[in-house]
Amino acid sequence: MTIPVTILTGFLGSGKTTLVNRILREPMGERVAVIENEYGEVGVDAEFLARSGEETIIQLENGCLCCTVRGDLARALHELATQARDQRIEFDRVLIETTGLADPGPIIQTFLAETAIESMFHLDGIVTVVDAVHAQSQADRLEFRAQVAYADRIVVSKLDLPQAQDAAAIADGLARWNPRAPIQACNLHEAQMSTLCDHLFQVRGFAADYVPPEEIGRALQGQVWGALDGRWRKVGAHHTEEVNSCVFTSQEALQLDCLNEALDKLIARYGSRLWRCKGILHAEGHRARLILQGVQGLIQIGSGMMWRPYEPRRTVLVFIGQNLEPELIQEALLQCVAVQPA
Ligand SMILES: Nc1nc2c(ncn2[C@@H]2O[C@H](COP(=O)(O)OP(=O)(O)OP(=O)(O)O)[C@@H](O)[C@H]2O)c(=O)[nH]1
Repeated sequence: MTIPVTILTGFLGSGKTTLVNRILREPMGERVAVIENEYGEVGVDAEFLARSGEETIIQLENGCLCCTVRGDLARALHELATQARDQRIEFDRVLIETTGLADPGPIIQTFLAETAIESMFHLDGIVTVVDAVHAQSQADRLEFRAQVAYADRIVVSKLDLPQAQDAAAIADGLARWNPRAPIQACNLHEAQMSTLCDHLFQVRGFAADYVPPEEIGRALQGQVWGALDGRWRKVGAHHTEEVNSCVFTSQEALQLDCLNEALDKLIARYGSRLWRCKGILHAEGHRARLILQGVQGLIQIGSGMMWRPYEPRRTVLVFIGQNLEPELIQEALLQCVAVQPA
């Protein structure tokens, strides 16, 4: 059994530390180890392991997780695992708090690419905290959009403050960059922890065997996406030049070889601009759904649950990134729709 890891991201001052402190104080039955990455503060040796009461906190040296200290992250996780194996510490989950300017992409890649990590930990989900007061002004920043785009779950903080924007308007705005992540808006100082933890944990955002199709379905049926009547949707009204997202859907089976080739070409074309792709595949010759998980240049296709007899088989793929070309992606994937016998 591997240990779940949650990556906590969010713009400067959004409320990440407030949330971590609440989780540590009211852990809801899970013992949580925290890896902190404070940029610009006095660095603490990466090997240093501080314990305070029941908590396990590792601070990574000065530097941003997404660029300079990725190796340290792997080492910190390894250190945690070793100490757990030697029964020096006990924990059920690891929470990694990134700096407010971190791009979650490379951090997620560290997980997916490092086999040493994979044998001990699995990525449960990316949680992004968004500040209800400053979301609008921060939305110009690429870091903010990337943090929103990668999220499996979003927490909107500071809803109690008089300057906070309306929760529905914030949700509408965030859907530009992420149509799939469920959102919970609250006052982080007072939110009920059981509700919050239900929202944040056991996300299975990167599970190879299961992606709840309802999750994507809900996004598709929401305001932004309209009805599921076509194969392809771009977030029309909210489209921005820089960060965009789009969804490909098909009732007909796709040919897997063709799809692999198409994805290779898309990766070659967009590289690290293709931040996240995720979805379920109805593939020719497969009786189970396939699950596609991608972060930047890494894409994995794994086996999912069997299609139930009454369940309409379909492909739903979400792509999120910078300056993607929806028509081109659509065209590439449409080529992979298996030809029906006459
Ligand atoms: N009223 C109110 N204040 C909040 C809420 N969430 C966070 N704050 C306050 O916002 C300020 C920043 O919160 P932090 O938790 O330090 O934010 P952070 O994301 O860790 O900040 P950085 O480490 O700089 O990126 C603190 O003064 C918190 O008390 C909330 O829901 N309501």
